[in-house]
Amino acid sequence: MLIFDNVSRIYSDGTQAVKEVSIRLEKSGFCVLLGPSGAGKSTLMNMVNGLVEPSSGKIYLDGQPLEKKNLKMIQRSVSMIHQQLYLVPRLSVLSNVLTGVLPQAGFWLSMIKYFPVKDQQRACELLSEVGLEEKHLVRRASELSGGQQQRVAIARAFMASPKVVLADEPVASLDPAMSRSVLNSLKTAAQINGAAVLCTLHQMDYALEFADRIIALRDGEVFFDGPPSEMTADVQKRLYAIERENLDKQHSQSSETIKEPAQPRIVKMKEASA
Ligand SMILES: Nc1ncnc2c1ncn2[C@@H]1O[C@H](COP(=O)(O)OP(=O)(O)OP(=O)(O)O)[C@@H](O)[C@H]1O
Repeated sequence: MLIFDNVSRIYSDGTQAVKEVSIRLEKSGFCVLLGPSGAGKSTLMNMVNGLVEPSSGKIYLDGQPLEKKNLKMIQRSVSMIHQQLYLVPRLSVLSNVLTGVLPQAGFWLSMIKYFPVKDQQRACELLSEVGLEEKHLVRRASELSGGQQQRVAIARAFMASPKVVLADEPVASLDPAMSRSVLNSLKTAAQINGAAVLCTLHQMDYALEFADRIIALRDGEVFFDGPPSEMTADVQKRLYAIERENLDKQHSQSSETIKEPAQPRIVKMKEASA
Protein backbone atom coordinates (compact mmCIF):
# COMPACT_ATOMS: atom_id res chain seq x y z
CA MET A 1 0.00 0.00 0.00
CA LEU A 2 1.22 3.50 -0.93
CA ILE A 3 0.55 6.16 1.69
CA PHE A 4 1.03 9.92 1.40
CA ASP A 5 1.00 11.19 4.97
CA ASN A 6 0.36 14.93 5.14
CA VAL A 7 2.84 15.63 2.36
CA SER A 8 3.79 19.15 1.25
CA ARG A 9 6.39 20.48 -1.16
CA ILE A 10 7.68 24.04 -1.32
CA TYR A 11 10.28 24.71 -4.05
CA SER A 12 13.30 26.90 -3.36
CA ASP A 13 11.64 29.91 -5.06
CA GLY A 14 8.76 29.69 -2.54
CA THR A 15 6.22 27.98 -4.83
CA GLN A 16 4.04 25.67 -2.76
CA ALA A 17 3.34 22.93 -5.31
CA VAL A 18 1.71 20.38 -2.94
CA LYS A 19 -0.14 21.23 0.27
CA GLU A 20 -0.75 18.74 3.08
CA VAL A 21 -1.85 15.86 0.88
CA SER A 22 -2.89 12.61 2.57
CA ILE A 23 -3.80 9.67 0.32
CA ARG A 24 -3.87 5.88 0.77
CA LEU A 25 -3.58 3.86 -2.43
CA GLU A 26 -4.49 0.18 -2.56
CA LYS A 27 -2.01 -2.45 -3.79
CA SER A 28 -3.52 -2.54 -7.24
CA GLY A 29 -5.80 -0.39 -9.31
CA PHE A 30 -5.75 2.44 -11.78
CA CYS A 31 -5.66 5.83 -10.07
CA VAL A 32 -5.74 8.99 -12.15
CA LEU A 33 -4.28 12.28 -10.90
CA LEU A 34 -6.37 14.88 -12.61
CA GLY A 35 -5.96 18.63 -12.65
CA PRO A 36 -5.03 21.68 -14.65
CA SER A 37 -1.47 22.66 -15.46
CA GLY A 38 0.42 23.62 -12.32
CA ALA A 39 -1.95 21.79 -9.95
CA GLY A 40 0.94 19.72 -8.52
CA LYS A 41 0.41 16.37 -10.27
CA SER A 42 4.01 15.87 -11.42
CA THR A 43 5.41 17.06 -8.10
CA LEU A 44 3.28 14.52 -6.23
CA MET A 45 4.30 11.76 -8.61
CA ASN A 46 7.98 12.64 -8.54
CA MET A 47 7.93 12.35 -4.76
CA VAL A 48 7.14 8.64 -5.22
CA ASN A 49 10.10 7.90 -7.48
CA GLY A 50 12.52 9.90 -5.34
CA LEU A 51 13.10 12.75 -7.84
CA VAL A 52 11.52 15.31 -5.51
CA GLU A 53 11.68 15.24 -1.71
CA PRO A 54 8.71 16.32 0.39
CA SER A 55 9.35 19.51 2.37
CA SER A 56 7.23 17.98 5.12
CA GLY A 57 5.25 14.79 5.64
CA LYS A 58 6.24 11.30 4.50
CA ILE A 59 5.41 8.74 1.83
CA TYR A 60 5.40 5.04 2.69
CA LEU A 61 5.36 1.99 0.42
CA ASP A 62 4.37 -1.17 2.26
CA GLY A 63 5.43 0.47 5.50
CA GLN A 64 8.85 1.61 4.23
CA PRO A 65 9.47 5.36 3.99
CA LEU A 66 10.27 6.49 0.44
CA GLU A 67 13.34 8.62 0.93
CA LYS A 68 16.80 9.02 -0.56
CA LYS A 69 18.44 6.49 1.78
CA ASN A 70 16.00 3.87 0.44
CA LEU A 71 16.73 4.64 -3.22
CA LYS A 72 17.53 1.01 -4.11
CA MET A 73 14.19 -0.12 -2.70
CA ILE A 74 12.42 2.65 -4.66
CA GLN A 75 14.16 1.58 -7.90
CA ARG A 76 13.10 -2.03 -7.33
CA SER A 77 9.47 -1.22 -6.47
CA VAL A 78 8.55 1.82 -8.55
CA SER A 79 8.78 2.21 -12.31
CA MET A 80 7.94 5.13 -14.50
CA ILE A 81 6.47 5.75 -17.93
CA HIS A 82 7.70 9.17 -19.03
CA GLN A 83 6.04 11.42 -21.56
CA GLN A 84 9.18 11.24 -23.72
CA LEU A 85 9.23 7.38 -23.41
CA TYR A 86 13.08 7.15 -23.56
CA LEU A 87 13.13 4.02 -25.75
CA VAL A 88 16.44 3.17 -27.42
CA PRO A 89 15.54 3.79 -31.08
CA ARG A 90 18.09 1.41 -32.65
CA LEU A 91 17.30 -1.49 -30.30
CA SER A 92 14.57 -4.02 -31.08
CA VAL A 93 11.19 -3.87 -29.36
CA LEU A 94 12.09 -7.00 -27.35
CA SER A 95 15.44 -5.57 -26.19
CA ASN A 96 13.77 -2.32 -25.16
CA VAL A 97 11.31 -4.21 -22.97
CA LEU A 98 14.12 -6.32 -21.51
CA THR A 99 15.96 -3.20 -20.37
CA GLY A 100 13.13 -2.87 -17.84
CA VAL A 101 14.84 -5.51 -15.65
CA LEU A 102 18.14 -3.59 -15.49
CA PRO A 103 17.33 -1.64 -12.30
CA GLN A 104 16.97 -5.02 -10.56
CA ALA A 105 19.77 -6.85 -12.36
CA GLY A 106 23.15 -7.49 -10.84
CA PHE A 107 26.16 -5.49 -12.00
CA TRP A 108 27.47 -8.11 -14.44
CA LEU A 109 24.12 -8.78 -16.06
CA SER A 110 23.62 -5.10 -16.68
CA MET A 111 27.15 -4.84 -18.13
CA ILE A 112 26.85 -7.71 -20.59
CA LYS A 113 23.11 -7.30 -21.13
CA TYR A 114 22.56 -11.06 -21.19
CA PHE A 115 18.94 -11.80 -20.41
CA PRO A 116 17.90 -15.27 -19.21
CA VAL A 117 15.20 -17.14 -21.18
CA LYS A 118 12.65 -16.52 -18.39
CA ASP A 119 13.09 -12.75 -18.82
CA GLN A 120 12.73 -13.08 -22.58
CA GLN A 121 9.53 -15.10 -22.09
CA ARG A 122 8.19 -12.50 -19.68
CA ALA A 123 8.96 -9.69 -22.12
CA CYS A 124 7.01 -11.55 -24.86
CA GLU A 125 4.07 -12.10 -22.47
CA LEU A 126 4.00 -8.40 -21.54
CA LEU A 127 4.11 -7.32 -25.17
CA SER A 128 1.16 -9.56 -25.89
CA GLU A 129 -0.71 -8.17 -22.81
CA VAL A 130 -0.33 -4.63 -24.18
CA GLY A 131 -1.54 -5.76 -27.61
CA LEU A 132 1.67 -5.76 -29.67
CA GLU A 133 1.76 -8.59 -32.18
CA GLU A 134 4.71 -10.98 -32.38
CA LYS A 135 5.81 -9.63 -35.74
CA HIS A 136 6.86 -6.38 -34.03
CA LEU A 137 9.27 -8.01 -31.53
CA VAL A 138 12.36 -7.78 -33.72
CA ARG A 139 11.57 -4.42 -35.27
CA ARG A 140 13.56 -1.41 -34.19
CA ALA A 141 11.68 0.80 -31.74
CA SER A 142 12.17 3.78 -34.08
CA GLU A 143 10.11 2.02 -36.77
CA LEU A 144 6.96 1.89 -34.63
CA SER A 145 4.08 4.37 -34.51
CA GLY A 146 3.64 6.64 -31.45
CA GLY A 147 0.93 4.39 -30.00
CA GLN A 148 3.01 1.24 -30.52
CA GLN A 149 6.04 2.89 -28.88
CA GLN A 150 3.84 3.84 -25.94
CA ARG A 151 2.87 0.16 -25.55
CA VAL A 152 6.55 -0.84 -25.56
CA ALA A 153 7.16 1.69 -22.78
CA ILE A 154 4.25 0.23 -20.80
CA ALA A 155 5.54 -3.35 -21.21
CA ARG A 156 9.03 -2.20 -20.13
CA ALA A 157 7.60 -0.50 -17.03
CA PHE A 158 6.03 -3.78 -15.85
CA MET A 159 9.09 -5.91 -16.68
CA ALA A 160 10.63 -5.75 -13.21
CA SER A 161 7.29 -6.59 -11.50
CA PRO A 162 7.03 -3.21 -9.77
CA LYS A 163 4.55 -2.53 -6.98
CA VAL A 164 3.81 0.95 -8.34
CA VAL A 165 3.86 2.22 -11.93
CA LEU A 166 3.88 5.99 -12.44
CA ALA A 167 2.64 7.21 -15.81
CA ASP A 168 3.19 10.88 -16.61
CA GLU A 169 0.65 12.05 -19.23
CA PRO A 170 1.02 8.79 -21.17
CA VAL A 171 -1.37 9.82 -23.94
CA ALA A 172 -0.43 13.48 -24.30
CA SER A 173 0.67 13.18 -27.92
CA LEU A 174 -1.82 10.57 -29.20
CA ASP A 175 -5.13 10.94 -31.02
CA PRO A 176 -8.32 10.04 -29.08
CA ALA A 177 -8.72 6.51 -30.50
CA MET A 178 -5.07 5.63 -29.82
CA SER A 179 -5.22 7.30 -26.38
CA ARG A 180 -8.16 5.09 -25.36
CA SER A 181 -6.45 2.00 -26.67
CA VAL A 182 -3.19 2.81 -24.81
CA LEU A 183 -5.02 3.60 -21.54
CA ASN A 184 -6.85 0.32 -21.89
CA SER A 185 -3.52 -1.51 -22.30
CA LEU A 186 -2.13 0.24 -19.24
CA LYS A 187 -5.15 -0.65 -17.14
CA THR A 188 -5.10 -4.28 -18.32
CA ALA A 189 -1.37 -4.61 -17.59
CA ALA A 190 -1.99 -3.21 -14.07
CA GLN A 191 -4.79 -5.71 -13.44
CA ILE A 192 -2.87 -8.75 -14.74
CA ASN A 193 0.32 -7.84 -12.88
CA GLY A 194 -1.35 -6.66 -9.65
CA ALA A 195 0.38 -3.28 -9.57
CA ALA A 196 -0.91 0.12 -8.54
CA VAL A 197 -0.85 2.63 -11.40
CA LEU A 198 -0.73 6.36 -10.66
CA CYS A 199 -1.35 8.19 -13.90
CA THR A 200 -1.48 11.95 -14.53
CA LEU A 201 -4.02 13.16 -17.07
CA HIS A 202 -5.52 16.45 -18.18
CA GLN A 203 -8.57 14.91 -19.89
CA MET A 204 -11.50 14.35 -17.55
CA ASP A 205 -13.35 12.10 -20.02
CA TYR A 206 -10.46 9.60 -20.07
CA ALA A 207 -10.29 9.68 -16.28
CA LEU A 208 -14.03 8.99 -16.01
CA GLU A 209 -13.76 6.14 -18.52
CA PHE A 210 -10.66 4.31 -17.25
CA ALA A 211 -9.89 5.20 -13.64
CA ASP A 212 -10.84 3.06 -10.65
CA ARG A 213 -10.21 6.17 -8.59
CA ILE A 214 -9.77 9.83 -9.48
CA ILE A 215 -7.79 12.26 -7.36
CA ALA A 216 -8.33 15.79 -8.64
CA LEU A 217 -5.87 18.47 -7.56
CA ARG A 218 -6.21 22.22 -7.48
CA ASP A 219 -3.33 24.51 -6.42
CA GLY A 220 -1.58 21.55 -4.78
CA GLU A 221 -4.60 20.45 -2.71
CA VAL A 222 -6.91 17.48 -3.13
CA PHE A 223 -10.16 18.80 -4.54
CA PHE A 224 -11.90 15.48 -5.17
CA ASP A 225 -11.00 11.88 -4.26
CA GLY A 226 -13.21 8.97 -5.20
CA PRO A 227 -14.38 6.59 -7.91
CA PRO A 228 -15.63 8.07 -11.20
CA SER A 229 -19.20 7.16 -10.21
CA GLU A 230 -18.97 9.68 -7.33
CA MET A 231 -17.74 12.49 -9.53
CA THR A 232 -20.98 14.40 -9.85
CA ALA A 233 -21.82 16.76 -12.69
CA ASP A 234 -21.29 19.62 -10.22
CA VAL A 235 -17.72 18.52 -9.38
CA GLN A 236 -16.99 18.05 -13.10
CA LYS A 237 -18.33 21.55 -13.82
CA ARG A 238 -16.12 23.04 -11.11
CA LEU A 239 -13.07 21.24 -12.50
CA TYR A 240 -13.78 22.54 -15.99
CA ALA A 241 -14.15 26.04 -14.52
CA ILE A 242 -10.74 25.73 -12.79
CA GLU A 243 -9.14 24.56 -16.06
CA ARG A 244 -10.82 27.48 -17.91
CA GLU A 245 -9.67 29.97 -15.24
CA ASN A 246 -6.11 28.63 -15.55
CA LEU A 247 -6.09 28.87 -19.33
CA ASP A 248 -7.44 32.45 -19.16
CA LYS A 249 -4.75 33.35 -16.61
CA GLN A 250 -2.02 31.87 -18.84
CA HIS A 251 -3.48 33.66 -21.85
CA SER A 252 -3.63 37.06 -20.16
CA GLN A 253 -0.09 36.60 -18.82
CA SER A 254 1.25 35.83 -22.30
CA SER A 255 -0.60 38.74 -23.92
CA GLU A 256 0.68 41.08 -21.18
CA THR A 257 4.19 39.97 -22.08
CA ILE A 258 3.55 40.82 -25.70
CA LYS A 259 1.87 44.15 -24.90
CA GLU A 260 4.49 45.36 -22.44
CA PRO A 261 8.07 44.78 -23.58
CA ALA A 262 10.60 45.08 -20.74
CA GLN A 263 12.42 47.98 -22.37
CA PRO A 264 10.33 50.17 -24.64
CA ARG A 265 12.32 50.92 -27.76
CA ILE A 266 12.84 54.60 -28.50
CA VAL A 267 12.81 55.03 -32.25
CA LYS A 268 14.93 57.95 -33.44
CA MET A 269 13.35 60.20 -36.04
CA LYS A 270 15.98 59.32 -38.65
CA GLU A 271 15.59 55.56 -38.10
CA ALA A 272 11.81 55.84 -38.26
CA SER A 273 11.82 57.72 -41.51
CA ALA A 274 14.48 55.44 -43.11
N1 LIG B 1 11.58 22.83 -9.85
C1 LIG B 1 10.63 23.72 -9.61
N2 LIG B 1 10.94 24.90 -9.06
C2 LIG B 1 9.99 25.83 -8.78
N3 LIG B 1 8.67 25.64 -9.02
C3 LIG B 1 8.32 24.47 -9.57
C4 LIG B 1 9.26 23.46 -9.90
N4 LIG B 1 8.60 22.40 -10.45
C5 LIG B 1 7.29 22.76 -10.46
N5 LIG B 1 7.13 23.98 -9.93
C6 LIG B 1 5.87 24.71 -9.74
O1 LIG B 1 5.04 23.93 -8.88
C7 LIG B 1 3.68 24.00 -9.29
C8 LIG B 1 3.17 22.60 -9.59
O2 LIG B 1 3.90 22.11 -10.71
P1 LIG B 1 3.68 20.62 -11.28
O3 LIG B 1 4.63 20.44 -12.42
O4 LIG B 1 3.77 19.67 -10.16
O5 LIG B 1 2.17 20.72 -11.80
P2 LIG B 1 1.41 19.76 -12.81
O6 LIG B 1 0.02 19.65 -12.28
O7 LIG B 1 2.16 18.51 -13.02
O8 LIG B 1 1.41 20.64 -14.14
P3 LIG B 1 1.46 20.09 -15.68
O9 LIG B 1 0.16 19.40 -15.92
O10 LIG B 1 1.60 21.38 -16.47
O11 LIG B 1 2.65 19.19 -15.81
C9 LIG B 1 3.66 24.94 -10.49
O12 LIG B 1 3.34 26.22 -10.04
C10 LIG B 1 5.08 24.89 -11.02
O13 LIG B 1 5.43 26.07 -11.70
